Amino acid sequence: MERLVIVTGANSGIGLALCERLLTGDSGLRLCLACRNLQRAEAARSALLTSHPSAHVDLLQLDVGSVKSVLSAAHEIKVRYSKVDFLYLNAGIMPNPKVDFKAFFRGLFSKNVIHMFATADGLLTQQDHVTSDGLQGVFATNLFGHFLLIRELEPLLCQSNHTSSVIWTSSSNARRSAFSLEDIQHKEGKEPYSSSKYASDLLSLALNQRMNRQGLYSSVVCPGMVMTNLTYGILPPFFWTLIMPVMWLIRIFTNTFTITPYNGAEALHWLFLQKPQFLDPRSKYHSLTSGLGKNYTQPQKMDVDDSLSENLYLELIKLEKEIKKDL
Ligand SMILES: NC(=O)C1=CN([C@@H]2O[C@H](COP(=O)(O)OP(=O)(O)OC[C@H]3O[C@@H](n4cnc5c(N)ncnc54)[C@H](OP(=O)(O)O)[C@@H]3O)[C@@H](O)[C@H]2O)C=CC1
Ligand SMILES: CC(C)=CCC[C@@H](C)[C@H]1CC[C@H]2C3=C(CC[C@]12C)[C@@]1(C)CCC(=O)[C@@H](C)[C@@H]1CC3
Repeated sequence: MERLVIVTGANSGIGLALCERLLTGDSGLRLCLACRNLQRAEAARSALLTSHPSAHVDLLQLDVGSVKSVLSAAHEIKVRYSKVDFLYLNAGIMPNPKVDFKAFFRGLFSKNVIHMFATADGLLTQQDHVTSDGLQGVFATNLFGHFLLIRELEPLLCQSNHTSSVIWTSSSNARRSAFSLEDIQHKEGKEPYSSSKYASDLLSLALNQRMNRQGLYSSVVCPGMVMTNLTYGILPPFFWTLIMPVMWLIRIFTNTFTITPYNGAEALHWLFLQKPQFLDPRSKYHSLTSGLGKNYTQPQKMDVDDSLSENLYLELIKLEKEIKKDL
């Protein structure tokens, strides 16, 4: 039977590269590109059909940062399809990023230089915004919209004699110290991206604890440092052009510089090929590329614990109730 794969944020970067790779590897699947901008989604679909003319590629309008849009997209999915096999929660933003160059140069001459290039720990801050639902934008987009989507799609994800996978595009920039249970939306701090990605790691664990019995499995991925619209937004384009040779050089020292969206999608694609029951719910699956350009996937234990993840889940349920009451 045809397998249904939904990818959020599928019109560019890692999401689009994943779609290409999925279609190349498996002609018997149906892809659903869930994107906020239908024009960009149509362009992505055309590109995919150019390389895979007989592929089944559907479009769905979904702005994960808007509660109304998530609810109506979930309704549309339930009308169109009878089950969901893979749900890639990939859409993400890092608005108004600022690089702390002082910290960068300090890091450059310290023993933590590789770690700094792999995670950008302490290098990046962002200025967040508030959505029309009254939520912090990064939290709403990177985490809460996706959480709501899973909740709404439970009947299609959890079916008897069927396993489904939800796969979060997290990041090695996820950091426990950027997250607080008292401020899950990160209203107070300046690292909403780190916080939202750490929250997705926690939520994935909670989903596994609660939903595995019903056939739903959740995994988290870090695509590495990939040149996409997101990274091009961090520094001016001319800077990236200038330092591109340096980026390839850095790859010799750290396999986390995957650089191309194709390489970045490695772990997302690898997970598609695995039996979800055999995956480790406490590991993040990293896309890695060696100095010679060889792609591979490696699990790394996450800094997560059961009680924090369960408490986050309960906070999200509480917020879901509040938000739905006001609709
Ligand atoms: N690039 C990197 O180095 C890394 C990226 N990641 C993560 O990878 C994921 C993909 O990002 P990447 O490919 O790099 O960057 P891109 O900006 O190319 O892709 C992001 C995708 O998310 C979509 N998107 C953003 N906001 C929304 C929204 N509200 N509703 C629906 N779709 C939305 C974008 O759509 P639109 O085109 O309309 O803006 C776009 O399709 C993100 O979650 C990011 O955090 C993680 C680690 C490293
Ligand atoms: C390469 C040179 C000479 C300078 C660039 C410095 C930074 C702009 C760069 C260093 C590490 C990078 C990085 C990311 C963005 C750009 C850097 C901070 C990410 C934060 C992008 C998004 C992610 O989720 C992370 C996994 C990336 C980690 C590394």
